[in-house]
Amino acid sequence: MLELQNLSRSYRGIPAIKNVSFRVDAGEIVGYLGANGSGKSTTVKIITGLLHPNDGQVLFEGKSIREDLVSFRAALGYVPEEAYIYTYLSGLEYLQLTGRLRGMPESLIRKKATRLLELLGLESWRHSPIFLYSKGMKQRVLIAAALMHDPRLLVFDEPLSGLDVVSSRLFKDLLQELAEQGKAILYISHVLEVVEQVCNRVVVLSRGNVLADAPPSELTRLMKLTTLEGAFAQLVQQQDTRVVAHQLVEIMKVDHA
Ligand SMILES: Nc1ncnc2c1ncn2[C@@H]1O[C@H](COP(=O)(O)OP(=O)(O)OP(=O)(O)O)[C@@H](O)[C@H]1O
Repeated sequence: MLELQNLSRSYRGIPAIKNVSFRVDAGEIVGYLGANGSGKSTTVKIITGLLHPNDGQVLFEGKSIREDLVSFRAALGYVPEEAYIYTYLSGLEYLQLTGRLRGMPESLIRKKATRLLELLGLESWRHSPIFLYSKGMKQRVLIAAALMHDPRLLVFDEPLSGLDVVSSRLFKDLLQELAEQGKAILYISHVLEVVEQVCNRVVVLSRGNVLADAPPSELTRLMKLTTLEGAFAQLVQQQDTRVVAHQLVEIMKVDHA
């Protein structure tokens, strides 16, 4: 369904991603992992059409997304990492605006928006301005907004940030249900335990290069490790965090001995 072909992008001559290729098929949940600054957001901006690649292309159902960005966006549901949301609107108004921008009929907008807010536990807040919402509540509004138009492809960028235990569990179940309905899902997250539980495949990015593209269980098996977190740390050669933590505390104590 979604296919990234040899995407490269530099900022002022410095490469952010290099030859990134992978696909997300219908019914699949693909995790996109990488350390801070490895190029995940750059890739997502290219997929959502916000940024042009210097090289390569993004295909959706076999066609370049650039050929018809409007139809592609109609098939895309995107939950951004940061909630750049119109906070003076209420949750209901925000969903209504989203539905109108998607060209949905008013009666359907009202019905879907009300029900989605109810199911996400925001019913009693639906008329309150979003600036009164907590981080997790804003996140739930963004998730509802991404579902309004029944997209075929969903891109979730760190969707668990701010969600409490119950909402996180609901979200994991939602991902599975969406995949069962044949949606293609790209899931960007640093929460590797969840990625390991929900993703069919993970693509690991390091300094702009794809290092691995495999099911989590295969990665851990091949690397003779028990968790995805261990495999990830070894793949991207992360520093020994215990040593660094010790050094941080040592430097903190200087002059206070
Ligand atoms: N607008 C920009 N101008 C210059 N450099 C940029 C810009 N955006 C990103 N970069 C650089 O490109 C590289 C990849 O950044 P990107 O934001 O894609 O990484 P990321 O994997 O999403 O990181 P994080 O996990 O911290 O969100 C980094 O070195 C970053 O400094």
